[in-house]
Amino acid sequence: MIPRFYPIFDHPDWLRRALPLGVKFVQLRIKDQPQDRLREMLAEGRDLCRAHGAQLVVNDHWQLAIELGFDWLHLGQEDLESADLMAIRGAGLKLGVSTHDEAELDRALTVIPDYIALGPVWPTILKKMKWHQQGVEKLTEWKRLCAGVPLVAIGGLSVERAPLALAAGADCVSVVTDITLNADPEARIGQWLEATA
Ligand SMILES: Cc1ncc(COP(=O)(O)OP(=O)(O)O)c(N)n1
Ligand SMILES: Cc1ncsc1CCOP(=O)(O)O
Ligand SMILES: [Mg+2]
Repeated sequence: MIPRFYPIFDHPDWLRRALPLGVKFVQLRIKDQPQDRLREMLAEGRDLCRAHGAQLVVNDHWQLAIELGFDWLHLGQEDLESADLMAIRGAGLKLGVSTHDEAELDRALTVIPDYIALGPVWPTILKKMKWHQQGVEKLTEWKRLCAGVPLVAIGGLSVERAPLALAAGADCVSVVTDITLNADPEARIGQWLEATA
């Protein structure tokens, strides 16, 4: 089973702030960086997480996840098109997969994922998506359809909404802007840890 709190950050500097507070499962979601810089940032994140006994999930960059000896990778449906699943599994990586509808869920289940993410549960301001909001009830349906695979709720999550998502069936709640845009991210992370303890 994965921890119930799963923040996502775009820079290892965020890990320096979050890990000492007790975050144990975290994603680096880095877009638009040259390959060399990306490698450096991921390696830095890997070392920070190791030092704190936390698990770091690499978003998208499966070749670097293999090269840098990571344990966890997250792929979306489009990422799955080009990823080499044999190489990923051969390297011992655990894999989380995004889903938005039943066809995507069926496809995700065929790769025997280590978690399934459903989103956006609530509207998100992080990125433009063709799904506006899934609604919390869909987590209950997904939990049943996931047949034992841990379910991650993502999209528009906040400290206040996290208990609703967990009560509806999510095993884990994932979040970006409720923390990164907060005036006091450290205090907000503390509230998240309390809400998901
Ligand atoms: C936990 C989690 N859930 C969903 C996503 C989104 O992945 P994807 O659909 O590939 O979109 P990008 O994040 O790559 O823009 C995620 N990263 N993490
Ligand atoms: C990456 C991603 N995938 C589905 S929703 C989402 C964004 C989550 O960000 P926020 O927690 O700020 O809504
Ligand atoms: Mg992706």
